[in-house]
Amino acid sequence: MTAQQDAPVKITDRKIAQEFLDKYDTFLFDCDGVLWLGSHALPYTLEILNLLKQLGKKLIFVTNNSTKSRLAYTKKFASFGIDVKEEQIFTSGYASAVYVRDFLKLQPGKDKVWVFGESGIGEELKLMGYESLGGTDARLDIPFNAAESPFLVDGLDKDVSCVIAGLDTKVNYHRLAVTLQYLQKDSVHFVGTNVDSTFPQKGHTFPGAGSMVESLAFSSNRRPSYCGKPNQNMLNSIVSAFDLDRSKCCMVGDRLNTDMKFGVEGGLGGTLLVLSGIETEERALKLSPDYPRPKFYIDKLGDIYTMTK
Ligand SMILES: O=C(O)COP(=O)(O)O
Ligand SMILES: [Mg+2]
Repeated sequence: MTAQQDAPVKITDRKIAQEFLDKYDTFLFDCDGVLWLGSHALPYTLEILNLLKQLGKKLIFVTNNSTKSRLAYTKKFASFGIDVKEEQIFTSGYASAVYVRDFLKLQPGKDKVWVFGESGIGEELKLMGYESLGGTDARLDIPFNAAESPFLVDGLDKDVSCVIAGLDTKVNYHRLAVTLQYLQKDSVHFVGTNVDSTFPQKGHTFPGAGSMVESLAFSSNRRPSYCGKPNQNMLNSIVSAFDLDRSKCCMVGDRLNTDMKFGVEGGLGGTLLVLSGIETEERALKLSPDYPRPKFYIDKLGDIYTMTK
């Protein structure tokens, strides 16, 4: 039986919270559902991050949210009063761009990428020298008409050799229809940023990237290569970038099949599930073939701050 098959420990008091903090020197934080819900920071997010910094812990942020680039995330952190450097942030949009560069080995200046998603994907591609099409192009906001869509009447771009699909809050038939045209070409690679079926916001759970990527997978009858958590390529690049000792790292997240799986499959020393986003206590405790159980769980991250104060 692995450690994660043991019953998860709920952090309920100062003593357990202190023991938890002492075990790890690096914390990998998921963002949506852990630090904030949309533009609302969860209680004591700033305080707990500052406390960890004071304790000399290394903080790394690993989000499956591809809507913003790493640079844009530094601004979001700053808006909450949190100073985070671009190097500390990993997004599924960035992981997808790394996959295009290092695994698919697409050539900047020659190969182009069709994006179904928001600005966080195209901006990361641009930094690596790739031209992207689609994405936030305002012409995709126009209701679809096959006879008038410039993306169809001008013909598909022959240099597009990859589709990257992620969360798009402007999802519409025009975007789905044109993306499918590219996916119908066997020579075009199909990359999905992340598999998350849902997306936690304040007071609501909305459709996540996976719901959109799987719609494209269904219509094209193809499977995407998903690059975000729990894909271990993302963790491997983080571990080597910071030269981390996995046994001293703890993954903190709000979803079992992405965040907890990422940490457990990556052999990290610990996993902490917070119940402020997607999951419930009942699911955290249940044994399932689909996802591992966390080592620790807590109602919300900020409780560690209030318990140890
Ligand atoms: O955008 C998502 O689907 C989830 O993002 P997260 O990994 O920060 O929770
Ligand atoms: Mg999350």
